Amino acid sequence: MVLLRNLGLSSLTPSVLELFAAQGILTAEDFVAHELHKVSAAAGQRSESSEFKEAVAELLSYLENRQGGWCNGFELSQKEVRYLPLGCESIDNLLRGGMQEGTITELVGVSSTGKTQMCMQAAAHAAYKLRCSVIYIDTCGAFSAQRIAHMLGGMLGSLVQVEEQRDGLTLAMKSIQRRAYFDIFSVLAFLQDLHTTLQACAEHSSLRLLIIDSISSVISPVLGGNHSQGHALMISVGQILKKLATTYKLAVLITNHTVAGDGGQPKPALGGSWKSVPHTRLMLSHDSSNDVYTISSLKHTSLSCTKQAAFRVGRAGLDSVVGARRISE
Ligand SMILES: Nc1ncnc2c1ncn2[C@@H]1O[C@H](COP(=O)(O)OP(=O)(O)OP(=O)(O)O)[C@@H](O)[C@H]1O
Repeated sequence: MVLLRNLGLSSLTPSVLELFAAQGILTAEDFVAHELHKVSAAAGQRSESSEFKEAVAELLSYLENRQGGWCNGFELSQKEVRYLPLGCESIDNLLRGGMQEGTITELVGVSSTGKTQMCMQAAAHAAYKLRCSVIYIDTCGAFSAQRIAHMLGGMLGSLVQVEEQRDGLTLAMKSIQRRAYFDIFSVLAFLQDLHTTLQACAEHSSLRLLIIDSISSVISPVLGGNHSQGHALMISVGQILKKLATTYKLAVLITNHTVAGDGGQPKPALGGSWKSVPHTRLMLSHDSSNDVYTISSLKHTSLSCTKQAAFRVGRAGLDSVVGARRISE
């Protein structure tokens, strides 16, 4: 709860604050919850009405800057939704085009279900096919430049000239910036620095994809036990990731491990507080009998939870498995 008088806005003079208080508005939350036309009508009958209007305008612009802008339904419907494909047909079809820019996509799965392979595939495809920059935060040492090079090799195969292939590979590899951080403090500090950097030069930045593999490796160790600040740190990471995604229209891809849920079934780790952070949650599994990986939606704004896609992990990246079993359309 932020008291209006503590916001430090010049237009919130004692008489204006008194006017707000008379309407039961003491905090920024009270202001947002009240119907503006009723408050303005009440203020219009007072001598300070012009002072009051100025305060309302300043307050609205303050809140807009802090909250990322107000949007009505019409404006929202006009906004173009952009997707960042992963370059694996079955997964891109499942996601209606790929990872949605401006949102956080979380891959959940037990060990060896293809989370890291999917992250590297997304990085290689974004860097080469979409010619954009990628930041890859590696918290468990799973990133492999050689593996990315193999994946790029598969994508470059269509280029006839050897020099063209070499230049394409070099350019794409240079567009993927890998950072290795093994604790939550370093990750948080890096994300905050990234926010500051983008604030200064977002329009010149070609960054479209931010990957963290894995987020749970750095959060889990600070939850519970002697770490009284662990929960707050987790929330801070979630907030900065959301801010980066929405403000700079980044596709944010993170991975999370699983814990045993009801009946021993795997469920996403990090608990209920983290659940609201990713906009999309995808569960991965692996069938070792036919070496097929399956991906299904646990949470998506416009996708049925019963849809699935299948793929195989090959030398040159992820290959679609066509005709995968679908529980229901
Ligand atoms: N070059 C490759 N060719 C074919 N399969 C590969 C290749 N590299 C890795 N794999 C397979 O991909 C599978 C998935 O590995 P991946 O590292 O993506 O799992 P993960 O879900 O990230 O696991 P963890 O949670 O333990 O990090 C592995 O079982 C491995 O057999």
